[in-house]
Amino acid sequence: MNVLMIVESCFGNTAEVAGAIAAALRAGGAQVRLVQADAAPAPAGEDLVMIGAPTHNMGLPNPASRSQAEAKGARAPLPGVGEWIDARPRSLDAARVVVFSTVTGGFMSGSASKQMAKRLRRHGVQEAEREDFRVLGTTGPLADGELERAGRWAETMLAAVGAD
Ligand SMILES: Cc1cc2nc3c(=O)[nH]c(=O)nc-3n(C[C@H](O)[C@H](O)[C@H](O)COP(=O)(O)O)c2cc1C
Repeated sequence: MNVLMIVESCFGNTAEVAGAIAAALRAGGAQVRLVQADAAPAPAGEDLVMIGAPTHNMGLPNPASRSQAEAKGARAPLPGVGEWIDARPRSLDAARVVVFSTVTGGFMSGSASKQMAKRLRRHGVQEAEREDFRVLGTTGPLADGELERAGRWAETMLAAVGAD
């Protein structure tokens, strides 16, 4: 199985989740290309495309929210995953697409993965799955057990693609 994983991360937490997912996929025999959103290529025939982002203001990062993150010490390179989705490579149609995000959680936290799914559907792409992982505050860290949960989630993906 070949996987393209595109991640945007301001404080490193979503990147950590992406790393755990990639490690579990590789342990299961997958070839994984993990790239930052600002260097993301178009899909090139991969079986699975995974897109990850932090939740900002209940949805996807945008230029204003990235500036807010930078004011708190983050590195927020452009473009991010929202811009990548809006550019919508045609080759995305052929892949199974899975989205994930990090959230602080709680009442009205919103979710970047939910907004990514909506945006993909607007572009005619239906996501196969989406998931959120909890951080304990704006800069992190991830809540206990989330990296392990990310690894277990990745294992279900190996099974799903294998079964297709
Ligand atoms: C500008 C800004 C707005 C945010 N808004 C939300 C929000 O609406 N809901 C939420 O759950 N987390 C929110 N957060 C916290 C992010 O979820 C958290 O910073 C992110 O998950 C950390 O991931 P990263 O290290 O990959 O950037 C916000 C963070 C920033 C910087």
